[in-house]
Amino acid sequence: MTDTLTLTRPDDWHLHLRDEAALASVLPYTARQFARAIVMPNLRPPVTTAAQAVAYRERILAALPEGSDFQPLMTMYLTDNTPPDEIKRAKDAGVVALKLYPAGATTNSDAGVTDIRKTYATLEAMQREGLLFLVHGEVTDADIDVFDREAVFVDRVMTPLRAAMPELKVVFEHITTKEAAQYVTDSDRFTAATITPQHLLYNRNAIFTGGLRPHYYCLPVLKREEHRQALLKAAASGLPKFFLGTDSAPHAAQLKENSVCGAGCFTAVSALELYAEAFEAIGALDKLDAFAGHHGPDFYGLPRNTGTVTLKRETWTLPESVPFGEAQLKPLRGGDTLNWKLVA
Ligand SMILES: NC(=O)N[C@@H](CC(=O)O)C(=O)O
Ligand SMILES: [Zn+2]
Ligand SMILES: [Zn+2]
Repeated sequence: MTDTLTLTRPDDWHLHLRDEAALASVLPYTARQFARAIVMPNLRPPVTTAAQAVAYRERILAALPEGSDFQPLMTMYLTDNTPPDEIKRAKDAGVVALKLYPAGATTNSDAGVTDIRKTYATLEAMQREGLLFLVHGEVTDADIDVFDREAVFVDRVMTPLRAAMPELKVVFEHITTKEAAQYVTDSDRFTAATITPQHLLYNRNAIFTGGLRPHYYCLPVLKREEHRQALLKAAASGLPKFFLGTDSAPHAAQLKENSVCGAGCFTAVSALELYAEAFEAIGALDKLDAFAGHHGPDFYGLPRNTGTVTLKRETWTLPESVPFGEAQLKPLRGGDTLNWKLVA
């Protein structure tokens, strides 16, 4: 049995850092675990211009703990009206990707895209400039069952999008279904996907075990066991198309434990530990290094990190809650014992 796990210093390819006091509260957890992270733009108001992305990057850098070399990789929020000429400015500003939030699909998506065809001129500019397109892959039609929204998105949006924009690099974010895993597996080298720890560790029963458990509620929502199995298989396949993206999405505990619970699981405190648990459960610890440290930078066309991090087999208790500005934040699995611990 392996007791020490040495990994290439990893990156988080899908992360929510929020802003202001919340940002200052959560950023140190990610900066300790990861060298870089793709920072999601769904602030209020959203980060829709290159200038806003640059300003947000400055706020993140200013909030970093002393001595941290963590590097935020910035994204912009695509709207129906993002002008194609904003893409050149984005590229010059170091923005690496734009994010698709179908209007109404998830947290802070009201300004999102109402019909993807409205954005095709801008997507063409991204294809030309080499910016990536990150996709929250769920349709929002009221007549589509919540559990089917991702599978329907594959047919209605992904397939036509790929045909229209074949050389745009697309990341199907936080995939949750066997349909999405299959779609990405079968696609060419321009399509990849991130997978969260919660979708590898839990099926939808976790939301209902002994009562309604808001901290297990995120979007896309946890699915049936057969889908979790398909995601595990994809993550451990060794295919370069699948890589780590926590989707750590902090919401104040009082807003999770509320009559209307915001969608998002906060996993930044123990992200690598949770992934290690998931990979170990299927005997695939040897596949974690490439999933966490190689496939992401390779797809983004960025250098892999030098240096390593070490996880040790050691039981420890995840804090039940941590400060979040003036509020409290409850990590997924808070109060539980974990068997891996990031030590350096
Ligand atoms: N995943 C979530 O459930 N929530 C995310 C938004 C998102 O990534 O869809 C958030 O910003 O809270
Ligand atoms: Zn999302
Ligand atoms: Zn997200």
